[in-house]
Amino acid sequence: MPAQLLDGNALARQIRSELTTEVAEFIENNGVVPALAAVLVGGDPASQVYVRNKRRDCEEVGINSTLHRLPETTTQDELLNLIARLNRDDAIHGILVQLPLPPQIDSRAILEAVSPNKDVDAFHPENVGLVVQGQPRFLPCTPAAVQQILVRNNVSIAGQHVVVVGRSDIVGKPLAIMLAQRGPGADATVTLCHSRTPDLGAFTRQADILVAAIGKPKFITADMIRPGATVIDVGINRTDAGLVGDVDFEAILPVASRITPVPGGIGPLTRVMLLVNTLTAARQLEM
Ligand SMILES: Nc1nc(=O)c2c([nH]1)NC[C@@H]1CN(c3ccc(C(=O)N[C@@H](CCC(=O)O)C(=O)O)cc3)C=[N+]21
Ligand SMILES: [Mg+2]
Repeated sequence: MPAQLLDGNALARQIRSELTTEVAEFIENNGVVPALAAVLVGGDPASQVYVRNKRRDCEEVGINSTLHRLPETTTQDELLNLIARLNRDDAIHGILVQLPLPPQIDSRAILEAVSPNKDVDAFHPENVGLVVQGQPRFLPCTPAAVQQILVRNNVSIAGQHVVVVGRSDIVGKPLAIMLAQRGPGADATVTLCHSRTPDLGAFTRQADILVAAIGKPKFITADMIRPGATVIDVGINRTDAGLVGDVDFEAILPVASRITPVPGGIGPLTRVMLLVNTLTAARQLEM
């Protein structure tokens, strides 16, 4: 039997419909519409697509979204000024500064300038620290998407061996910490592998749940999968053949028990987590 598809589009649709109700209730109780400000510097085509989809998602659930487009030549001070204005704006609950930023801008300084209370990406050091301590204000969107696709498909996590490949600050590192945390949707035994891990396959073949977050098309091959494993593909690689994940989907399909597709897997759910965090931010700021 081929692996079961873990359908991120369907789950994203379901969670958006739950959020539509919650947002309407929030508006009724508070007389305020949750609002997300996205900041896009320069014209990276992938970022344009992402921001466009995100705005459509906001509209669907009743969240206000504003887009601040700045030229590729924007200076660090200009961007810091915009962030300071958005931090002070009581009508804005969430702020997202789309990455990557142009080279003249120090990304770290920008992420630290976003008010931690409006930091719906959970990139600010205070929010990273709270996640590590198991007291999250916001969960980082892609790691939260991975956790939710497992939980909502009744894939057991507690006591399972999760092998995460990729140690980025945005995905691999926080995900490893979240799944090793005490409590529901977690309690996993986690191995965090990366580009300097020797004999990667020896680790991945031990995984009950394998998460690929490397950023290299079809990097994870069928021989690296334990038969019956659950495979979560976080990769979004734009190739001549279209969008391709970090796993060799076709070859792994007959080996795994469950697998996420690309597109239609973790990507749309990542966007939903941004909506969840924006509503959380609005609740925390308005109550
Ligand atoms: N501050 C910041 N926060 C981010 O969360 C962030 C970012 N910067 N910079 C770029 C990356 C990338 N990212 C994606 C999210 C969803 C899809 C997504 O929805 N993908 C669709 C396909 C979309 C398409 O067709 O291009 C899918 O997988 O089905 C893709 C990429 C968020 N990122
Ligand atoms: Mg990503």
